[in-house]
Amino acid sequence: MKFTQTLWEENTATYEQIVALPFNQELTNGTLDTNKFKFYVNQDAHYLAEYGRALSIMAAKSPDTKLVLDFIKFAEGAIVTEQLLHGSYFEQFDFELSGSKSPTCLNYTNFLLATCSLKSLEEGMAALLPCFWIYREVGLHILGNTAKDNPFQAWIDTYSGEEFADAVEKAIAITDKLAEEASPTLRAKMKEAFTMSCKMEYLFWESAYRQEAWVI
Ligand SMILES: Cc1ncc(C[n+]2csc(CCO)c2C)c(N)n1
Repeated sequence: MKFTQTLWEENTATYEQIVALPFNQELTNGTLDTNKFKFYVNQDAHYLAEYGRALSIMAAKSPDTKLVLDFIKFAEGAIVTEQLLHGSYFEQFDFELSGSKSPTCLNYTNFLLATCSLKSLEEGMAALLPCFWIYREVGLHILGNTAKDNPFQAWIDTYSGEEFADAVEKAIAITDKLAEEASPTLRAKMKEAFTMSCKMEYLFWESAYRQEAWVI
């Protein structure tokens, strides 16, 4: 069995809990409170900027130019493509990027930046993978169950589309290749990083639903 298949199977319970979250249920049937969606988009814009930085660190650390290019393209995707999507929401729902990161957004982005900077390339890749993989699965799940005239259709189309699926496959393939050449100890660390990011993905949606604020 492929290493990434094991990663996914060990975290399916988290994925299932993500799909079952009220945020995603209401995104699917189009009833999500627009203030909750705006909160999410705003935090996600903060998230993407840091995610792009984390990918750029991975590019700089990559041992060969092919991998450098792969990470540069991912970083471009995170910054350019995803910000286009957010830009369209700022327009559709008439709001602007504002405020600072929520506690959960800060926690997740710092985890990614610290892992990609201070740990191995393998652990960095494993930490970055749930972002791709979970979004594809959630996107496809929502597409299969969505209501007609859903106001969040652009979001659904982005993450259930073919272009995105190709990027996800590439990220999975890179992870498997790195795992093949890694020691059992390093593979165990990759699993730990993947599991942590899966949990952070859950918390990101959960915290958007309750529009998480700083208690102090
Ligand atoms: C919290 C959060 N997690 C994952 C994604 C999805 N995503 C963000 S960047 C990127 C890679 C290149 O496009 C992907 C798949 C998101 N938007 N927000």
